[in-house]
Amino acid sequence: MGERRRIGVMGGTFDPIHHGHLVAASEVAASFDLDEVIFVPTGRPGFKQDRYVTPAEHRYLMTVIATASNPRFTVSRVDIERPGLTYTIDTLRDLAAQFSDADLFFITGADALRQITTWRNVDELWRLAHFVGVTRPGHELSLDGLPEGKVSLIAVPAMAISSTQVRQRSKDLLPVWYLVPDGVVQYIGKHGLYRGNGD
Ligand SMILES: Nc1ncnc2c1ncn2[C@@H]1O[C@H](COP(=O)(O)OP(=O)(O)OP(=O)(O)O)[C@@H](O)[C@H]1O
Ligand SMILES: O=C(O)c1ccc[n+]([C@@H]2O[C@H](COP(=O)([O-])O)[C@@H](O)[C@H]2O)c1
Repeated sequence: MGERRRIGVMGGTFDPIHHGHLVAASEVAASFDLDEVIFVPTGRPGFKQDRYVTPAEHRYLMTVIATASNPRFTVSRVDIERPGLTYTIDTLRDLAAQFSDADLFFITGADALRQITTWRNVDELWRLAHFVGVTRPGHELSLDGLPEGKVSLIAVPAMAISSTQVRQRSKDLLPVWYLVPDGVVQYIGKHGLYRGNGD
């Protein structure tokens, strides 16, 4: 039997994807010797029901555009094609079935990691993947309250970028060049995203 593949999974709303996401994925891929990183845009995130979220097809296509030039980056539609709200337990069950020859590494920023013990079926999550928490400006990265051996922490170059900031800048007609990949700037302009809806 050959060696098991090592696959990173980066889940996110990606509304829109920005260089903070891409640097985090690239750094974890290098540190953990990953063969591939799969970006998984959420369908309808159950935990962001308080705000307008751009339709999944736009978020998916921006993620494809942003990752297209990296041969190790791919994008999965599992979350956007599953009906109902998106939970990581379903993402990991689907990917574990699809990639039964691989070990999965789920990548999260420090802010998401701090919430993880509140996620649905958290005990099963630890069995399906190893978790990798990455530094994010303005958020403390800590293993407090997390089970031993299930989570690793790594420092990545600080990118003080959020999707919220990109949406707000677009709405305010400020440039978003260099915060997101060029193709994503053009996609936002072409489809008139973030001109006034939601935050
Ligand atoms: N600048 C960043 N540095 C490191 N990790 C990040 C960064 N931005 C987002 N992440 C991580 O990427 C994942 C997906 O994040 P998400 O798509 O919600 O982006 P966001 O910028 O936090 O969005 P929003 O501002 O809309 O909440 C999460 O695990 C998050 O912690
Ligand atoms: O499964 C859950 O209960 C859960 C709750 C909050 C967030 N998540 C996942 O965390 C990832 C980042 O979410 P977000 O809100 O930072 O875009 C994304 O893959 C979500 O599906 C998952």
